[in-house]
Amino acid sequence: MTKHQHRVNEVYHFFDNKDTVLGFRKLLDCAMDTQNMQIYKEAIELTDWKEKYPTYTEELIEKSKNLLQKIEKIPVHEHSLEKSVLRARNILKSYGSNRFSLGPVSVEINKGQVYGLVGENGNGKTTLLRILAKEISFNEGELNYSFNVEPKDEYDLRTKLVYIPQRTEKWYGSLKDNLKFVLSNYGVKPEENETRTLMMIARLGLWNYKHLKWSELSSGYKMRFELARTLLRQPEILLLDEPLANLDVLAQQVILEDLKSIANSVNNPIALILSSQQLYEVEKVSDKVIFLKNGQYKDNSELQNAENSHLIIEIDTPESREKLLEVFKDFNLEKLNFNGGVYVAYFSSETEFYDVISALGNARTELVYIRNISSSTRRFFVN
Ligand SMILES: Nc1ncnc2c1ncn2[C@@H]1O[C@H](COP(=O)(O)OP(=O)(O)OP(=O)(O)O)[C@@H](O)[C@H]1O
Repeated sequence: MTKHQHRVNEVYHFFDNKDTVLGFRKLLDCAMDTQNMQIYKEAIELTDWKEKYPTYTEELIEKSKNLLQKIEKIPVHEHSLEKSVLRARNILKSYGSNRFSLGPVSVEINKGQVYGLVGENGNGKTTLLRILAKEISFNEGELNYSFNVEPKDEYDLRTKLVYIPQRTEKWYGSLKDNLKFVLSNYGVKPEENETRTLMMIARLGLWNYKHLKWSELSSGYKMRFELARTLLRQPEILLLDEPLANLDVLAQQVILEDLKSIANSVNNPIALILSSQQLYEVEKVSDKVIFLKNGQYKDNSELQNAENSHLIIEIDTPESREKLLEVFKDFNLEKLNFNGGVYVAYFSSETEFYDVISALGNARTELVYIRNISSSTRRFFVN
């Protein structure tokens, strides 16, 4: 089965289960993969209809499946994902009087992959992203890219390698006009420009905001606009600095799911690295999680090593340490740390998470939250 067919089947599955919210966004992804302007127009029309009649679920499912039948007949060129598009080896960077130094950092990423970059404030995330984006220099190491076609000049490079900072600049006029301006700079003809722009607006959930100005958009929608503007240029590497900042939890999950899906495009996959403070949300969509502490690099691949096979559990409870120690007395508990707010319990590797949960339940322990963080980068934060 081709990847296109696979993505199409996934969308059928969503609609068969009446799960239209994520299903519709994935339908638009499949539509975009066709690069077929007729399909784009139908997808745009359907988006407009959906926004006008938000409660007509049955009709939406039927119309979406009809469109999907047309989409699946269109052959989609599958981009090879084998080669890495960015390779950084032993990058070292220090600022001026050596107050802060980053590295050595080695990273390699292929198109279609998503990497999360996490760490506390001031640990070098922005610095690393800007180095990878060629926005700032580094002192030692090697940085190589292999784009589809070697960039002709700086402008061309900036199309393929895009960094979106945390705070973006103000723009004037309507959201839609600004997006159309991007494509007109690339010489796209007016009719195609309108279609591609509206398709991107639909895909990024900006349909009801397309006539608004910068000052009328919330920060979450400003970020969506920046993404739309960038994606119209079809980048190969996308580096996002804190795209989840200022978003509520639901909006964070939605944008991450969108980013993952967009990065996984069949004919135009993107290598995506995003920094964030939202560790758990980012972990869910990331192929690799990079953790920076005082500029030092770690990633979650080392959590799979045998010597790291402890069971580590984060527990938020109003109960006392004594009560927890009593509950865990028959387990091989190595240590129980209190991090101000939550406990972190370290058990030997043969302990099972479900047994610990049962013991807590049997002792009628009041629990606010419990999470197995054994293979989460969260371990690096709590250690
Ligand atoms: N241009 C600069 N000159 C000197 N020091 C800098 C410069 N930019 C950043 N730093 C220092 O480098 C360190 C890392 O900063 P950086 O912005 O990369 O961290 P970060 O992890 O992105 O932080 P945050 O999450 O707060 O954005 C900080 O100590 C910062 O003060």
